[in-house]
Amino acid sequence: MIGVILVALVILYLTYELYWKRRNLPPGPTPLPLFGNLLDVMKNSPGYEAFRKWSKKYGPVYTYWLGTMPVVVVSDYETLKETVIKDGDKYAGRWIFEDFIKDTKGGLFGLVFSEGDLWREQRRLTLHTLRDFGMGRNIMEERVMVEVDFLLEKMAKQDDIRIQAELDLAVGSVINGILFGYRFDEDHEHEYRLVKNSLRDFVKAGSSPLFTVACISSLIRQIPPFKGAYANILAPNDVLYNFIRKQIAAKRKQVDFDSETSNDFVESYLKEWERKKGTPQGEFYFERQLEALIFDIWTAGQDTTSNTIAWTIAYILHHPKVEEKIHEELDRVIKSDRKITLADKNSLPYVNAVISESQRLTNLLPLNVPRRTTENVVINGYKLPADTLVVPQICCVMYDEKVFPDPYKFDPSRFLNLDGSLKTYPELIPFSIGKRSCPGEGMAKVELYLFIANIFQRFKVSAKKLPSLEKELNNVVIPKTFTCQVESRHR
Ligand code: HEM
Repeated sequence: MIGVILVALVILYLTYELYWKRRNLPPGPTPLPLFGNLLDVMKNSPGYEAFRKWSKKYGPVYTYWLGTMPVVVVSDYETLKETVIKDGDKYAGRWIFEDFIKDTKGGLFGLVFSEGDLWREQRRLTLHTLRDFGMGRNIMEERVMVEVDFLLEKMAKQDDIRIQAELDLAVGSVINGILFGYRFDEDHEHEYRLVKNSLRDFVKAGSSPLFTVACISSLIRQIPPFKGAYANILAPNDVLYNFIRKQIAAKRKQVDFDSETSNDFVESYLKEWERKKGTPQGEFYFERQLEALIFDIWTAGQDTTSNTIAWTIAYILHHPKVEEKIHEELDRVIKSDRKITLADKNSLPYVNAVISESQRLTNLLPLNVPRRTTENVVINGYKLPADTLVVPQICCVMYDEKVFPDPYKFDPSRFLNLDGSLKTYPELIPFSIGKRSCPGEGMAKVELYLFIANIFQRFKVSAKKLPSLEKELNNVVIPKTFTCQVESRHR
């Protein structure tokens, strides 16, 4: 009797797992209990090939399981255009591990994981503030150039440069300057180490599949090893929030609310908060929201940008001919040893092509952040209800061999027209597309261009040992540590 009941239970369980829970979703790979398809992604680290293999098997739209959560993957540009671009608002919700966001942010606050009117208002303010830093007196360019200068001086003095550590510090200083108005100089470097180490631990803990599974259920979270995986992220989170709270408190004491201009993001935010008091949007301005917003800008802006610059240098080191061509263009167009500025950007198509190709090949987020449908939608004939998770799988678009033949090859000439001008592709979407695309795109592009152009304007860069190009599965792909050497090009 017990045997019959057991067999019936197994049949029931398998029917549920293999058929019932998947019956209304686009077909896709069979998920394992608890882990879904995460192990397949890990086996194909950093994940691109798992998604590309499934796209070939199931077409551009299919379902994969992030632990026990189904996510509908959209993996080609045409379908993304018809969905997240054309019907942007319907795809503007966010996938949320609600307990985790509440445990770390105090509520569904910030920008990355907030939704609805709060998200709309805070995103508007963020875009507006970051854009204003680029207008008139170009504060964004000024801040980046200060860090470019410090970096170049440091590089000139070292024999073996651990370039990633230097880039991390430079990019961290740009963000801190934009947010709080000061850079990590010698007096503040200890703060940077604290933030950077906590960020590293936070990202490492967040990249573990055990953590993903732990987020899904409060019950599972009580059981080792899921319990430990979840706890690992809370300590660095606290350190980061303590740093942010201290900065906001200090800023609050200095703000001149009568002055029209603001020197940094927090000052701008505090003034907007004052202006919005008593208006319907006023409810979206509060302390925990400001803290969470700063946290999101810090965490989303640091590793993304510094690692993209590091990958670009790594690819160039592997392709000395590319470096020669960069130097040839800089010598022909700039004709001197002066610093490169944003005003030169349109005159340097080859430098721009190298950056575009590096962003494409770096393909920084093998698993993009899923969105939530806010209404019923139809994707390629599949009717999906509101609250379905959908991910624009940008890594498949940027490795689509129909658009970018031989997609794993580093070839900046793809981004050049026959007349040598810069060629653009709508499929180059490292910052994603639609309503949830990256609000830091403008800032990141200024950094990528000014750091890369000025490093190669000043130096010939080489490496005694070429960097490894192996990528590990992480929130973003990070190159293994490498060192390089530089030689001044101008005496
Ligand atoms: C090379 C650098 C960067 C890359 C490749 C990048 C890429 C991305 C991607 C792919 C997303 C997810 C979009 C989606 O939902 O489909 C995103 C979101 C986001 N990024 Fe970036 N990013 C970069 C730099 C930055 C910087 C410098 C900042 C800070 C100013 C930033 C802030 C954010 C925020 C706040 C979000 C969440 C937006 C929302 O949910 O509304 N990112 N980024």
